[in-house]
Amino acid sequence: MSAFPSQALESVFNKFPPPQNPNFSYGTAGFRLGASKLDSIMVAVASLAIVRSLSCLDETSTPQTIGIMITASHNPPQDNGVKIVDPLGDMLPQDWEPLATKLANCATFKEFEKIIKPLWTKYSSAASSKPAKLVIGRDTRESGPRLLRICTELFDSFSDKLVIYRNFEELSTPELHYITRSFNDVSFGVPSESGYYDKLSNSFLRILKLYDISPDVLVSTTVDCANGVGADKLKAFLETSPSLSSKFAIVNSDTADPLQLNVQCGADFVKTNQKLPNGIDSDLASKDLSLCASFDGDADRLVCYFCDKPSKKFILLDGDKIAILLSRLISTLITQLPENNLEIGIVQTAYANGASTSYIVNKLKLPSVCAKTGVKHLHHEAMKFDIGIYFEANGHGTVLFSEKFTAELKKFEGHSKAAEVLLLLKELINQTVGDALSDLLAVVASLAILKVDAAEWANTYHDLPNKLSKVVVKDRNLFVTTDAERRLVKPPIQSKIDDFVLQTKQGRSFVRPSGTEDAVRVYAEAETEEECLRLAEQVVHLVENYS
Ligand SMILES: CC(=O)N[C@H]1[C@@H](OP(=O)(O)O)O[C@H](CO)[C@@H](O)[C@@H]1O
Ligand SMILES: [Mg+2]
Repeated sequence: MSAFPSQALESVFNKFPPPQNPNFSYGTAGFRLGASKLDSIMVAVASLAIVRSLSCLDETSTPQTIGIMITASHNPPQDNGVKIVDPLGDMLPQDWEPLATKLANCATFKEFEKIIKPLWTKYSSAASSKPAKLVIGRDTRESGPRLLRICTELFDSFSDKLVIYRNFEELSTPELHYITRSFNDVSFGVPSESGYYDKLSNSFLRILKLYDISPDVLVSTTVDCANGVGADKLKAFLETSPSLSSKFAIVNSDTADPLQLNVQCGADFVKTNQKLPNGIDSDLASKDLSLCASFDGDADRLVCYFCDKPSKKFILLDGDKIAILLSRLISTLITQLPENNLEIGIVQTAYANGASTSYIVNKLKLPSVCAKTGVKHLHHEAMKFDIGIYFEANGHGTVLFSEKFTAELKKFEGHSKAAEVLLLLKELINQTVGDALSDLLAVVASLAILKVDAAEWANTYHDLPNKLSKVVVKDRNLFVTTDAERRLVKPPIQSKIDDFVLQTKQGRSFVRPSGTEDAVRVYAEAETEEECLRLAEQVVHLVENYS
């Protein structure tokens, strides 16, 4: 058995020492904070990723490939973050998160070794000392290359072949998830960026062909890429799919200036401020037969929007609207199958607009589940359905198709167009994680197939006025929630919130601690703008008085 590489690890650990009293936490999005504080965390994450790979053996007892993604998504340019991706492209299991936190909080190598060595030795022995396998990528942030090099320096420091890794440098988050899975599951795709682009464009163009839709008649889409990695990747995708290039115009694609990332643009800016990003004016946004879209900084979120022509009013098509559009297409296709007993379900969070949930339950008559915030929670719930559609209101989501779905539909292949399209949707829509590019293509295809334009899509239902506020408190851990984060257990202010809600027409409000920022979030919605603002103010006040 190969020995635990104590010396090599110790020397890299000491080169990037943790702060005096580290207090990091592997949260909803892995570790995410100011980039200058991440060096020691990279050592902890890279080491844990090795152990995770050694612990995930395939049927030949060979370690499976684990992903490491360096990104802070929609956060400001000076932040960065890192997360571990499991063999099937899903997130690190929750029961491993405390281990990541513990490792990151070791102040000395002695403490670090005490935790990592027994695990490394145990799993390495089960893997008959075969090397761990890793893939690594980063977004366009200035700190990305430096943080990535800390990982590769660690891997390269082992004299034995303890780790085999592939460094992809710049990737979008969904690409990294796709590539990780493809290394472990050849049927999923070719583990490269070109494999990813081919999978998307082939499935998209084949769907259009089944309906005799020429790419020329698709809605013309202007895509705000947040000056992030999505810009480079969308350009590369369009280069490999020339028949689509005239239908997508890219704005906010300045990745050369890292300080522009997410500034006045991107999915989070558009959703939070409910207004157009830099680079798209209301004339452009109100052009006939067109649509606007925004990716976030690592291209795993999508929101769409346009401006109403006469009034120039901004109209947002957020994650809720995307979920409903895709559900409409999928439900329609399911009803066209000769027979089936497939269960479709939609998973949202408490942030979903109440009008969208009513539409799902009352009009689409589909089961609706409310999960805790954070895609890992939604993903988990969506897996319980044969077709699980999940989206956070902020545009992060996807559609998961189960093995039962594939088995059932294969029966109809060759004699049911609907079955063929559904199977192609499984190829088009990223099965590992939310994916702005793949979701955008699915949206554009849905609009063409359903013969719906952006205005008609927006009119499916009307959002209740809503407001999301952030309250900075002394200790957000004092706020404890239950019922998928819709009710507070502590501090004792829930009954007061209930009273305010009861006094508000169609009122709804909840308070939860953020998993990614040192703050508490307050959400409020109501029948009118005025009532919504009043409810938000009342609840924010309550929270402020308790902190
Ligand atoms: C209200 C909101 O948008 N919350 C976001 C935000 O989580 P918080 O736990 O609310 O900070 O970041 C998460 C990671 O990107 C994302 O999954 C989630 O939807
Ligand atoms: Mg993101």
